[in-house]
Amino acid sequence: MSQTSGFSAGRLTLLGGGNMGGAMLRGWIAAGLDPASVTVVDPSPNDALAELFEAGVHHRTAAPDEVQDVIVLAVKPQMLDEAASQLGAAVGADTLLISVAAGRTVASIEGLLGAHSVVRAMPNTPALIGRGITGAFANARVDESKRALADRLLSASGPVEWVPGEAEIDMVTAVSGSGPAYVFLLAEALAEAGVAAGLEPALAMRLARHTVAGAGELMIRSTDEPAQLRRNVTSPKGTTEAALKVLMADDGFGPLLTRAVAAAKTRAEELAQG
Ligand SMILES: NC(=O)C1=CN([C@@H]2O[C@H](COP(=O)(O)OP(=O)(O)OC[C@H]3O[C@@H](n4cnc5c(N)ncnc54)[C@H](O)[C@@H]3O)[C@@H](O)[C@H]2O)C=CC1
Ligand SMILES: O=C(O)[C@@H]1CCC=N1
Repeated sequence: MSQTSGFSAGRLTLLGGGNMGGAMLRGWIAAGLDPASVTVVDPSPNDALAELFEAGVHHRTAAPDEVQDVIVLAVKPQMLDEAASQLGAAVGADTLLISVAAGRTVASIEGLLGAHSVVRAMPNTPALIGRGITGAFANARVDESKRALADRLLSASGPVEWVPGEAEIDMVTAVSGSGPAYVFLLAEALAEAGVAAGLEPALAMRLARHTVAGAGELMIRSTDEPAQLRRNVTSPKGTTEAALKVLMADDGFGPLLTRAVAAAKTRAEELAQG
């Protein structure tokens, strides 16, 4: 794991070392956070974290008794009440709480742990390779230095977009939090379509994976908008134009994705109700 110039977050506890918590932790260590300053509290952490525990990250099945400078809440939204109930002694007046739990509001976190500095963040799993993007909202108690620390931690996995209103976090969740799943489904569907067209399955999957990954990389590196990159593929009266007529029909990809994102946003809002 490559180390860049280090940074400190004081004593940091990660509550929930699963897919998302583990991906963020990997990003922090790669960005130079001292492994010995981090404690993962999880009765059953992701197997992939074994390597980080060997590198010095602490693992506990119950919360530490000492006050922590930062606590990152990365358990399932439905588990948060129970998991946070053990944090009492670890939360001090100056502790920064960062929650990534979908739908869980700042008010509900304050209800669980008291009036503290709370950042509600929504990362995504490409954080695992430092290619995530995170939306973040800070409550009024988060001062400049805490915001800078939260930004440092979150930006270890990719760019951070601070949003002015908490409601936007549910929208971020529906677009980029859940978004990687939509892209993986696109790759799966493209491979299946290739098989239906007559390709051998393993070859179809290789073509689909590289197409999605290559198009994504081109989109990030290019200064052109996605629409222009799409036009660059589309020869007049060619094959892409024929496919896009299907995908861009009135009931095509755009409206389907709009409905999917709306469903995810609604679910995030439901999770806020408990
Ligand atoms: N997976 C994703 O793509 C994203 C997930 N999130 C949020 O991250 C949070 C975690 O999601 P995942 O990592 O996907 O779930 P996960 O199931 O992979 O990880 C949750 C972890 O919490 C642990 N856990 C359960 N009860 C606990 C307790 N009482 N104390 C400590 N740890 C406990 C589990 O053992 C597990 O390792 C959720 O709130 C989710 O909304 C946010 C953005 C993206
Ligand atoms: O599916 C979920 O609820 C979480 C939040 C965003 C991605 N995974």
